[in-house]
Amino acid sequence: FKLSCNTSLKDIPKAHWSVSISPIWILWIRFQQMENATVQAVHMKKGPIVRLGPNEISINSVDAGLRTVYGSFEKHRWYRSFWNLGKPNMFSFENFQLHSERRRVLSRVYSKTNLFRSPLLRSQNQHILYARLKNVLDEHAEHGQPLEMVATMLAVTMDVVTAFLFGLPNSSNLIEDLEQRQVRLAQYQCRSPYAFFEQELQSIWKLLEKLSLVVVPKHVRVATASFEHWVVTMCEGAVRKSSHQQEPENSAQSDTVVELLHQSMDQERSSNKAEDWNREVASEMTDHIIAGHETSGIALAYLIYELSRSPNLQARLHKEVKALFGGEAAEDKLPCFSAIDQLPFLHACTLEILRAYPPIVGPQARVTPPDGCILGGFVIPGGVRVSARASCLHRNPSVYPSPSEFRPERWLDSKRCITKVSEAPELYHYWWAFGSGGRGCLGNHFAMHDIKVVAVFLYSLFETIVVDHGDLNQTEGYIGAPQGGRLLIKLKRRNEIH
Ligand code: HEM
Repeated sequence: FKLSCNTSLKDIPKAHWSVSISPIWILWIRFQQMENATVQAVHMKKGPIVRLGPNEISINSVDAGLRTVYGSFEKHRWYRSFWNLGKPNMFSFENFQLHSERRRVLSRVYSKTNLFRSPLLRSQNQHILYARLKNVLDEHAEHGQPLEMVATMLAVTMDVVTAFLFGLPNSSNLIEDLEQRQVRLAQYQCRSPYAFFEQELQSIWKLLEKLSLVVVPKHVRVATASFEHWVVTMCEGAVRKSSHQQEPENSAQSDTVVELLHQSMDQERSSNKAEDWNREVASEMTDHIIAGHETSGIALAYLIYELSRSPNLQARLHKEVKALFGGEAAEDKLPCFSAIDQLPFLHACTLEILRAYPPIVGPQARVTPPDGCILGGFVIPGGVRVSARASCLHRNPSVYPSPSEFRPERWLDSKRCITKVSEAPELYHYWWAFGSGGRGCLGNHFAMHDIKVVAVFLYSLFETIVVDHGDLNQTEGYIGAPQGGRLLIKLKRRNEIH
């Protein structure tokens, strides 16, 4: 239908007196990295739909139209900053058709059925956890030396995701290679202070670039190019390897994600120059690496923190995990993936950590359709930037009492985990860690599995205790990492496991 009446944003409660005439207020808030907390406070005071700028609104309720916005609205141009190697990818496609073709191909690979049946993923997880991580943890436990868990978890998730994308022989080993870890994580992280200019001031940014006026320092450009080159090398290794390199254990499924993408796009490749196509594949893979390592790594670091400071919760998880091993040694074999997935307390802890500390904490920007729409009872014109944030939705005290506390019990009903949305609709409708709709997270099953499998491994073998940490409040941008970036954990072996 067409909303032909005079639509305008003037009736929507304003976040600041200036927002109807200028975007300066919201730009300034974003520049200072105060957006999520500020917008949440505004919602608490002024309701579920608020105006942030002349052409921008924020929504914070399912009833204000969350499903409408994320059901079909297109992504805002803000996502252009996620191009890699000068090429777009699924995450940054604004074009509906390009996006849906790519999503169709990749959804199969990341489906729960495929992941749980994949002998390749199983052997990779097994190798990364028991042949790499266990040595590092054992050594720290033996010498009573605390281990810094933020970088360690980012290393684990990087190794897991690159192994899945490129095969273990072509992937990273940031768990053991500390020098590589430092280099790669720094190359990736040094970009974030400059994201504001590229995302929010695109026209000025382009003009400055045309005039060769540099906003991003040379060392950051060099670091980005080096990170991208690293991904290209892994892509090439994976495509070359196919027949002669072997995964550590017998692997029936031999295709890595990068190979599947190449195969699926043969037709497209014939109309594209091969070099262009290779860059597009590398752009897609860079995005999965970024999406796949940082988010899950952050979630794991927070999970370890919360369980380490709550011995009761940790003991409960240990008990549940121990039973999963059925009296067998927890030393060297991962239990079946679907059994891990069905552990009620672990599931509750995973949902709750992603609620209390959503790794994608910031606004997921969309644009209202050309004919406008109705949101929260307001008639909204076309072309308006509209966003919701997990950080705000997850802090609704009427849905999640004491929202800032980590309370896995809220997902449990006596001993069972509430997994059916119909049993607790509000709890699930407001849980938005992976976004929703056609542009919601592609890797959600992979991420849930990644977090759970690492937790099962860790809490079957070790007890964790907090020694020290930096500021653990989440950063206020799009990704919410621990601000201080430091979590020192003491590890103790649980020799009584079986
Ligand atoms: C705890 C871990 C993760 C969280 C919390 C998370 C969260 C999200 C969210 C909220 C979105 C929507 C973002 C937006 O529209 O602004 C998204 C999209 C996406 N995620 Fe994840 N993600 C996680 C892990 C992963 C992993 C492991 C992968 C793949 C390896 C992945 C790949 C993607 C991709 C490709 C998209 C874009 C989907 C599209 O545009 O159709 N994510 N993720």
